[in-house]
Amino acid sequence: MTARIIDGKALAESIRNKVAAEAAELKRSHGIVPGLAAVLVGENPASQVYVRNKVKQTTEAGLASFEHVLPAETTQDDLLALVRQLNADPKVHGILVQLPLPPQIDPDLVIATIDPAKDVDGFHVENAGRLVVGQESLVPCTPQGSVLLAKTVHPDLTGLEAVVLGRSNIVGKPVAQLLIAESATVTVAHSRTRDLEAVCRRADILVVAVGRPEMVKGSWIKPGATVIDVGINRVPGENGKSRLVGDVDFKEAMEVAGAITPVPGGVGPMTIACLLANTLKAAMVANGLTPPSF
Ligand SMILES: Nc1nc2c(c(=O)[nH]1)N[C@@H](CN(C=O)c1ccc(C(=O)N[C@@H](CCC(=O)O)C(=O)O)cc1)CN2
Ligand SMILES: [Mg+2]
Repeated sequence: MTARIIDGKALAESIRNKVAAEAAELKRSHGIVPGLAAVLVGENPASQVYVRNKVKQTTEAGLASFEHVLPAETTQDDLLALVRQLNADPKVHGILVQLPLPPQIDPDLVIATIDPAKDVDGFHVENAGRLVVGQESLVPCTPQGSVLLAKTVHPDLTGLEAVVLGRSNIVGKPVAQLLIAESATVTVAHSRTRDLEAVCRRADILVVAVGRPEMVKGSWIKPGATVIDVGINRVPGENGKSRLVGDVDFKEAMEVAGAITPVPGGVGPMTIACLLANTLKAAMVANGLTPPSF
């Protein structure tokens, strides 16, 4: 068997196109331009690339972009002051502070300071709590993208066995909540899970977010399963160059799975597309309008 490759780039592009069309209509009908503030502290090269891509895709979708680049030695107080300023700015509907942050800054405190209505990363405890109890919220982008990709294979997830490998606050836990909301039967597995391979082999939908290059082997996958690989790991490649791999051994998984997301080109592009969708949603909700679903 050779798995179908789930095209995250294509789905991300269609979401961005829908955001752009909805934003154009919002501007025409109400004169509102959704605004996204992106805050980068320090010079982490990967973070610089992600923020650059966020700014580019924000403007390409016709949204307003406000970029704030701060030096690595920025104090926590100065960053919190900027967040409060953005909270108060009516042109800013969404705020994201790129992670990771330098060690002198407590990310939990920064996230807690963002107005939950502008928390387009969906990391604030108010949004996390709303997701758990099934109330309307801003949903974290990578989890949202992961579930949208799974739904391209299984439009109805009702009753399917889903295993989420990884229990982080920003991916594993919210993915599990979204899958529960879709009526899947969800198991959250992690490094302490007994007989991890056998647990993974139960899954019709296997979502892997552990941050360990190619940890999940073909033998861990149920034949025909849908595999969503959230990992993005840079490993040494040929000729001294590096290459990106996921948390799943793609070559082995291709032989067993029914469908799989590639790395790159799977979940990654969905993260920024869902960020734009959340910014549109935040702007519409702030103005008493009903946002579209994606
Ligand atoms: N405030 C946030 N910080 C971080 C988040 C986040 O959602 N909010 N997620 C990651 C980084 N990230 C977005 O910020 C992100 C990661 C990867 C991609 C992506 O498109 N990846 C490509 C490959 C890119 C490459 O060549 O390196 C892919 O998978 O195809 C987009 C966004 C941590 N921080
Ligand atoms: Mg873990």
